[in-house]
Amino acid sequence: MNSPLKVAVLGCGSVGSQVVRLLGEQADDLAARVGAPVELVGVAVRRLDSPREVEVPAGLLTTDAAALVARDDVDVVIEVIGGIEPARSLILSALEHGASVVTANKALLAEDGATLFEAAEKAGRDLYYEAAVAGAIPILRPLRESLAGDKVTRVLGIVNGTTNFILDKMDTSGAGFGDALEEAQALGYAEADPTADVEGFDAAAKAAILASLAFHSRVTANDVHREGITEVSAGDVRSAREMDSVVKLLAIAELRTDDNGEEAVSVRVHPAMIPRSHPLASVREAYNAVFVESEAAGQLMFYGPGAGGSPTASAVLGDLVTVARNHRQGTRGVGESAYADRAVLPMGETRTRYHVAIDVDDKAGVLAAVALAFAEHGVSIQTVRQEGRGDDAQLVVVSHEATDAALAATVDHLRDMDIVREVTSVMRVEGTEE
Ligand SMILES: NC(=O)C1=CN([C@@H]2O[C@H](COP(=O)(O)OP(=O)(O)OC[C@H]3O[C@@H](n4cnc5c(N)ncnc54)[C@H](OP(=O)(O)O)[C@@H]3O)[C@@H](O)[C@H]2O)C=CC1
Ligand SMILES: N[C@@H](CC=O)C(=O)O
Repeated sequence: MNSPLKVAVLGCGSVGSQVVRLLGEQADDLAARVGAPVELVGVAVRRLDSPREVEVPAGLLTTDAAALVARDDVDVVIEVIGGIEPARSLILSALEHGASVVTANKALLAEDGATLFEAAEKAGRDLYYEAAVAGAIPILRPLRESLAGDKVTRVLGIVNGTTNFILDKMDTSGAGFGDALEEAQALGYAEADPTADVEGFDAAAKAAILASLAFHSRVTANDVHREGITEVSAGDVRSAREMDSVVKLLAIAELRTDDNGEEAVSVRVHPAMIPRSHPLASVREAYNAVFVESEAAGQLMFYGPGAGGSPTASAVLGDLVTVARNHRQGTRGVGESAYADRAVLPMGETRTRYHVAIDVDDKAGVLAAVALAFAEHGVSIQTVRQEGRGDDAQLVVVSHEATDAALAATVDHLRDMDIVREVTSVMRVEGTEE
């Protein structure tokens, strides 16, 4: 047998604990696949006395992550701490000291991936990160490798398990936002700071990574239009149900043409109503699904567990085996594409349909006045219905496709109208226009 491949794990929380467990339980299989035993040589944590879901072999726990990654004998470092620092410095140090790196850290990759990729290139080492997007679902490797000969035009999906879990509970069991979030946290789906999930930062980071690989462009988290689910009310979920739809937090990345006829990229994350007949509507709990549309292949769908320690550890170990094989053979895997210089389109130019709920005075001519306001901004109405009477009168409008800028102007206009008491909900609508 070849000499052992030495692995250090940074972080032993939801994901790290499952990585450590699987490294122990699957040691024989991993050795057979890699062609050498995989030896865990250290596990860095913040506090030695934090409760753990796994028993870490004696003597391996340390709070000195910097010393662990600087060891000359470590071949692969698995970073599952999360966040920007110290994760970035630790990864850079690991590469400088000759280790390859596997990480699940989408926040860091989407903020400063370029620095990490350049460091890996300079060091001649691998940097793999399949677990950073959509948990266990193999999606980054298909984009980077399998579809490298095709032209991807659109990526659309549910890429955050926590928010999908919350929206699903609100829809199916009428659970409140707070209770559903607590359950998602207890199940290990949420980020250390769940604001990252519910405000859409996590999905935006994943959207940036997907867009970068799909369009061979450099897209960062800052380029992504982001809206989370904190503004989604029980009323919105009910409204969606009445339209035989559900509310989902979607990540959408598109290759478009700008005003100068140049290819440009549009990337956004926001809640949207989708018809129950749409395949994404049946994505329940913390599952994720990603549609990829490309010129030659057509439409592909990737589906599976999008969060949680064990599913994510599966993706981490998949990368570990690849990196370990490369290491043994003295080669590197596929690096990042040469980047095309594509502009990122502003959200105002994005075209979608909208669902708008408006509390109005219940008097003659209201409907015509509201319809006129939409028309003045070039937003054409697909359906409109009145709900309630008297003080409860509400108009529910679904528009045809319009630009975000036109819709924003329409909503401002509505808010200025005397007959409008309140615009209670504005939500995008995705899926087939009927
Ligand atoms: N949870 C999930 O479903 C998924 C998570 N990810 C990503 O995986 C990564 C880890 O997530 P998750 O396991 O949920 O996070 P947790 O918060 O559960 O675990 C973080 C771990 O990092 C350790 N840690 C924190 N700061 C330091 C530090 N300065 N030095 C050393 N160790 C430190 C903590 O130590 P201690 O235990 O002592 O507190 C803990 O063990 C993140 O990048 C996340 O985005 C990706 C896909 C899915
Ligand atoms: N917090 C994330 C974890 C996986 O990436 C999520 O809920 O999807």
